[in-house]
Amino acid sequence: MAHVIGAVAPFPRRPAAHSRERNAAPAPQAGNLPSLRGRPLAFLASYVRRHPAGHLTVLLSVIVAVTCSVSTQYGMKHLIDIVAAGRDAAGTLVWGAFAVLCGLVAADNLSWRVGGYAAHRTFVAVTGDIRRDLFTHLSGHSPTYFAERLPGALASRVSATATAAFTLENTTVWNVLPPTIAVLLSIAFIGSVNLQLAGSLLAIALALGALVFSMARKGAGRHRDYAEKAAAVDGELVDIIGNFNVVRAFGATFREQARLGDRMDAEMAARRHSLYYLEHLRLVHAVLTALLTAGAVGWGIVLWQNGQAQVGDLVLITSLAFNILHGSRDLAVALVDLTQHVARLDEAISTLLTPHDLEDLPDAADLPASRGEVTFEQVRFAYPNRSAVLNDFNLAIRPGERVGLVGFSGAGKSTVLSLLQRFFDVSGGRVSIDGHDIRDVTQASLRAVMAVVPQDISLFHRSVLENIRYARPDATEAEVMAAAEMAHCRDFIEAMPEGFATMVGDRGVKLSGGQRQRLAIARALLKNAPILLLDEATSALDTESEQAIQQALDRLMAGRTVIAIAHRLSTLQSFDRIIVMDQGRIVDDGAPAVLAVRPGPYRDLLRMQQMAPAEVAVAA
Ligand SMILES: Nc1ncnc2c1ncn2[C@@H]1O[C@H](COP(=O)(O)OP(=O)(O)OP(=O)(O)O)[C@@H](O)[C@H]1O
Repeated sequence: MAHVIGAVAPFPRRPAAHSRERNAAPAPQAGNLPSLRGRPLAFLASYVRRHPAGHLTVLLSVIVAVTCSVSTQYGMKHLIDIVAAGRDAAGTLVWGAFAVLCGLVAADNLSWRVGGYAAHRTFVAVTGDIRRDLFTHLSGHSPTYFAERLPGALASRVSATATAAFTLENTTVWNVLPPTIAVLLSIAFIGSVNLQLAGSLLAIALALGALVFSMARKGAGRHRDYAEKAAAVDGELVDIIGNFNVVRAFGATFREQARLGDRMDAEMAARRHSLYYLEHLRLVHAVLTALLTAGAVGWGIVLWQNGQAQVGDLVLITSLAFNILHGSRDLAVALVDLTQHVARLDEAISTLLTPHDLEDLPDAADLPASRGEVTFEQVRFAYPNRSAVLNDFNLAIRPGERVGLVGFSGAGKSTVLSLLQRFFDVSGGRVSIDGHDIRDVTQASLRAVMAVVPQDISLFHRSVLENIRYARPDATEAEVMAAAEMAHCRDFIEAMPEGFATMVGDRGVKLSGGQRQRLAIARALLKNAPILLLDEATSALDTESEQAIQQALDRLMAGRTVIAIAHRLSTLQSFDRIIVMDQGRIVDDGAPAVLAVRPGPYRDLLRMQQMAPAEVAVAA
């Protein structure tokens, strides 16, 4: 076992763990995300600015492509005018006009492709940035934030934000910009024939745009409502799938189908409302643009009849009028789609970008290598919208002391551990480690001095090796094996089909409760932190493995400050001190052997567990 102890070295611990975490801290760009909450376009613009060259290339390519495309019609008019002048007059000019036309067609097609490649590269990079930043921001939220929201709904909003941004960029570049430029250029070319006609068309097109835009804005509420309902359905789905065992155990499959069916009906109704509104908008626009085009062509014919326009001019006006009709119809469709995606983006970021409850102070320093002294002074704490859990709570734990926290359910034991890890901020008093208020140090350095073996062991759907190594990603395989051996899990791991490479299933479902707990102990061993928090660490173990685990825990606890919550008092017999809590207060405090024989809450608890005080005293 010597190599084992050597592999999981006692103090001083390596500072690498929290410096690594610090490296993974929010990127500077992600830092100001909450200020963009409720401003979807500013949010998107901040990502556009991160890739200026890519976006500029796309923009220029589209402008060149559309200009060439519209100019093709002018080139056509030019060719017709030359041809119409007769063979003699045209001479070699006709080939010049032909060359210009071919050049325009080639430039038009080539520019689209350049824009296409640049857009794929740039827009995909934006979606990556968005997902990364949102995840970074999400990971800084407090447990309260997650307690109030469904994980599936959050995950779906991260994807929805990236998808909405991707669609917005694509729609803008391929569906908004080209028709806008085409309409404006078409009007400009018509201006070369008749300024009055061009001016009227411009005024009508602008009025039309304003009308469509204001109508589109009015529909934003419907699109947002749909986005909210879609995220809620995703959240419910993940919640139900994650709890399928419970659903089956309670024969609730039909109930859940009906419940989800209701939510989906509501979502579909919201989606229909959102889409119908878009269709109304398109209808209004279609009627108006048809009238506009007919008016422009009619005007062209009148000009030709009056001898104010040539045949080529009439061809130009007619083809440009259709350009305007199609262009502004495409523009309207794209604009109304845009409003839908902007609403989705807005909904998603307003949930995800709420400011963090718990931020490091700007001048927060790293907690120095800890001796493991823990102090709660006059601590007051209440969960949001709940009455106080702790009131003037005082507790001083010396470095290396082993303290057992016991008491009835709901007494506040887990809350004490949560406050020490700064999952919540105290509302009064202070919690300190080695005299440092934990609010003054970085959260990464604070969590680096603690190893936790929780009651509900969370494992990732990854291999056993990766799950144990999670505590210290730079640990060698030998160190992981050694920790596994110390936690008495090597035998069962090696008996599994793929040994340490075995996947543990969603949240570790392929393992027994005791096996999960032993893996968590191995993880804590590997972390090798000076403060150890045990929350019912032996609750799921059978009697046989309990002995072995007790030995492993004893090794794990050696030289560390330990705070352990336990319902079975027998597991705390070797501890230095027992704290009995009741309704957020300490009602008994002392060595187990002393408390066991002294009349008081601890002895009462012992009796309730039918354990003779003498037995405890002897064991201690
Ligand atoms: N996230 C939370 N939000 C709101 N209230 C909470 C939350 N967590 C715990 N509580 C409440 O705080 C009180 C103390 O809970 P806590 O989990 O600290 O007790 P405990 O002594 O650890 O109980 P147990 O032994 O059953 O785990 C309880 O009334 C509980 O309902």
